[in-house]
Amino acid sequence: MTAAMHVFDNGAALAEGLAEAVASTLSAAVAARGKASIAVSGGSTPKAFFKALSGKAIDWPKVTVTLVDERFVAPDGDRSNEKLVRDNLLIDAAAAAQFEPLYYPAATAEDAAAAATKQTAGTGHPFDVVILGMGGDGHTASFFPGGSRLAEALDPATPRGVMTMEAEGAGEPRLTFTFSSLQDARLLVLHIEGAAKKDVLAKAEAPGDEAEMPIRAILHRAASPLHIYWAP
Ligand SMILES: O=C(O)[C@H](O)[C@@H](O)[C@H](O)[C@H](O)COP(=O)(O)O
Repeated sequence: MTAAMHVFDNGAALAEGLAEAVASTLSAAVAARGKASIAVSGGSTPKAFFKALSGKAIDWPKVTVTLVDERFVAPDGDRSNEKLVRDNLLIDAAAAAQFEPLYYPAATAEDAAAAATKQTAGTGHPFDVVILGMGGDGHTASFFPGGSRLAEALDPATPRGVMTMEAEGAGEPRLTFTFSSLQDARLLVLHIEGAAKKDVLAKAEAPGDEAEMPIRAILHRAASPLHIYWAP
């Protein structure tokens, strides 16, 4: 499926443009179904978008925010995506949103993934909004090249839910929604910035194995149209 490219002059313009599109989608979901859900990625790219979205006039108490993926670290640590979201998105008007974490203080990442799957079972199916990022190695979510359970994570037959992933480039053990959980979002977005990420995208769009660049699974076989938001 051909992706729709949304190109902006700079990161600030992209943040506002993406926040507007997401706010519109979430408000439409609340109007149609009485609730809305959004799964966001961590990393360094989304901060300005989070802050732009946090001030939007949405019926936030009816919106559930969760994460596309998480590092298996406590939510007060600097590597925590939950901390990133609490500090940059769940502020201002968006402080009234519901939040469903993926990290749970379990003995193992597997136990935390099982808890996250149970706790998020009523959210999504499909998500109203999914915001994906992409690493320089072509990973998205925690679908890393060489990942311990990559084939299972990308398998369309794998049930929706949260699973563990370990990989050389991932740092801590990861908790990630499966491909099947993310790929049919009503608004499916890939948010990347900079020339280097644009080059990575071009390589990923060329024919090649998903195992080499897992973002290819989203680019080539997501059920929903993909909206790529990019600024220099
Ligand atoms: O937990 C994470 O790190 C993210 O979910 C991950 O998938 C991220 O989107 C990419 O690594 C891009 O990260 P940057 O925005 O920092 O380049």
